[in-house]
Amino acid sequence: MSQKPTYQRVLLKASGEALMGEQGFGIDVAVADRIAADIAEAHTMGVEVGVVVGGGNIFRGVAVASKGGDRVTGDHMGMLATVINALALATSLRKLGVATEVLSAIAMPEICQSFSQRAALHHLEKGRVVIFAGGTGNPFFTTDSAAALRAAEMGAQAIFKGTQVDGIYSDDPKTNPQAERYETLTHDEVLEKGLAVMDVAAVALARENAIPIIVFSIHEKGGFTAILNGAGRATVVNDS
Ligand SMILES: Nc1ncnc2c1ncn2[C@@H]1O[C@H](COP(=O)(O)OP(=O)(O)O)[C@@H](O)[C@H]1O
Ligand SMILES: O=c1ccn([C@@H]2O[C@H](COP(=O)(O)OP(=O)(O)O)[C@@H](O)[C@H]2O)c(=O)[nH]1
Repeated sequence: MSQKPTYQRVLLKASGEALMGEQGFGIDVAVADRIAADIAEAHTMGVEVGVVVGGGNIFRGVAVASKGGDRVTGDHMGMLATVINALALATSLRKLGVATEVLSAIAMPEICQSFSQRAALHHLEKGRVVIFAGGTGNPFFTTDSAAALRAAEMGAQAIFKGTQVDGIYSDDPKTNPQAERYETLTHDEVLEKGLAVMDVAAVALARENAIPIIVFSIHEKGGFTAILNGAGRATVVNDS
């Protein structure tokens, strides 16, 4: 695999739900180890990788709101869930010998460093994988928006959205088996067609900063590196 990767610096969004594997809740360590192995392979290829992890396997703020609770508190719980996932993924990466730093949008100095753009760039330049925890640090946002935000801050050449499905479809493929898969789309097309694979704020921020979004299945072993090598199965959202 001596081929030069397509991108030198990327942001991987790893779905929280993916981390729970078949369990229905929490973290399946074997799944975290597998995702970490894919990140380690990209790292070995010389690609600088920042990772945003979701929290949906543990908590979503809307779940509190839907039961009459306070949305902001629910979102705080969701953001803390992403920190738990970030620590799990960092543990899996360190087991593989990959230097990894967790940077949190919410200060918790006893546990990990706080996020700053300078710290993130420093760790990337030192050859470390950086895991961005705590989402954006604000309620009413999602980790998809955090992914677009951190990608812009770290000067990432692409956002890799590793999710439950292998690309963007004309409709949700989980509920509509007739949905057709796209190979490529523009950011505007994703927004105009209301394709709900990623939230509107995240797509708009990526569009504004001319960052391509690559949607692929996080369950496909080696899928991430295959795309980095110019192959693999994904939908590419790009304007040029
Ligand atoms: N047009 C679409 N194309 C692909 N997936 C879609 C589409 N509309 C809705 N989805 C759903 O969006 C999900 C990914 O979004 P989300 O729930 O935010 O996942 P994640 O936890 O990966 O962030 C997919 O698992 C898929 O079921
Ligand atoms: O910037 C952020 C990111 C996340 N969250 C909360 O954290 C939860 C988990 O994140 P997300 O749903 O994006 O995780 P994923 O779908 O990727 O598992 C969300 O539901 C929100 O409640 C938030 O309030 N602000």
